Amino acid sequence: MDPEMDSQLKIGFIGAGNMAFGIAKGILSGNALPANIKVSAPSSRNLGRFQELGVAVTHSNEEVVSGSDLVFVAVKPHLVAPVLTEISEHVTERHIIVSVAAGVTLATVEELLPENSVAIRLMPNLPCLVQEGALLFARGSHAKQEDGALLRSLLHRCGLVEEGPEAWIDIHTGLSGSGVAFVYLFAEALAEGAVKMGMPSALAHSIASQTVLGAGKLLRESGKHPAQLRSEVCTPGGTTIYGLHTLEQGGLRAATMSAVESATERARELGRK
Ligand SMILES: NC(=O)C1=CN([C@@H]2O[C@H](COP(=O)(O)OP(=O)(O)OC[C@H]3O[C@@H](n4cnc5c(N)ncnc54)[C@H](OP(=O)(O)O)[C@@H]3O)[C@@H](O)[C@H]2O)C=CC1
Ligand SMILES: O=C(O)[C@@H]1CCC=N1
Repeated sequence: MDPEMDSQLKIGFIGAGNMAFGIAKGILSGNALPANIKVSAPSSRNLGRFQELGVAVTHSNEEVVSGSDLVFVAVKPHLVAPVLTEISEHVTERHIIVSVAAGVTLATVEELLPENSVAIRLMPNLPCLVQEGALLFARGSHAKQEDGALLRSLLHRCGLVEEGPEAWIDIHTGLSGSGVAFVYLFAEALAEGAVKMGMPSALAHSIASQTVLGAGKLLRESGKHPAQLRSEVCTPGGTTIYGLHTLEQGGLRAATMSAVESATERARELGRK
């Protein structure tokens, strides 16, 4: 989509929580204008930060739908059905409805909207806030390639945006939607290890976050397999291989694989409700 269109598109958010805010911030770092965005939530507690971005806010979901071309549904998964039921009569063929709710399937979304509605399922993650998100979307049965292209263009400043089959969305939820929290746990544990060895906490946390950032950036920019980079850090008989041995004994690799598996299974379970 050309930048001109990008800046004219009317964008709505139903739900003003952490993920809506992350996507809105990412979008606003591109061509979208705050004046073209409207957000709704039942209470005012999360609306102030949107207002600070210059975004219009309301308590009416209907108002968001009526004034938008593309609407992100960013409420908790169990609220998607009541919210879609509420807005359904205001959804027309001009709308693209993008659900970001974990687990909720395109079949469920399409069932709750008027026939032939354009629906897209998107799984973002919180680093959209700093334009380093990892986002995967799947198009519904009436969403055309150009609808996907429009969404991709809108989100391009949020981070990596990929399209795939719907079956991958739950996996991406475990890998990346939830995966960021797994990385935070690791970062916290790194810092706590340093505190245990006598480093002041603030310095340990600052170095742990820079370590995670640097490792991630090098991994992405080098294009190397993580095992290759890991071997480049390991001096034979040196410190790293001793630490890695301890992590393997503690089952970090298996625990991490199981964490992605459990989160994926949970997303699938949410989708069955
Ligand atoms: N957080 C994350 O990292 C990720 C979340 N997601 C998905 O995003 C969705 C939102 O999650 P998250 O942002 O964390 O949740 P939050 O709890 O932070 O936000 C939920 C928002 O929904 C609003 N809300 C509640 N009921 C309604 C309603 N009837 N109509 C309109 N808005 C309503 C809440 O209003 P109020 O402000 O009044 O409380 C709140 O603003 C979930 O489905 C989750 O699966 C996906 C990927 C990552
Ligand atoms: O925990 C959750 O259910 C949501 C989806 C992925 C990240 N947060």
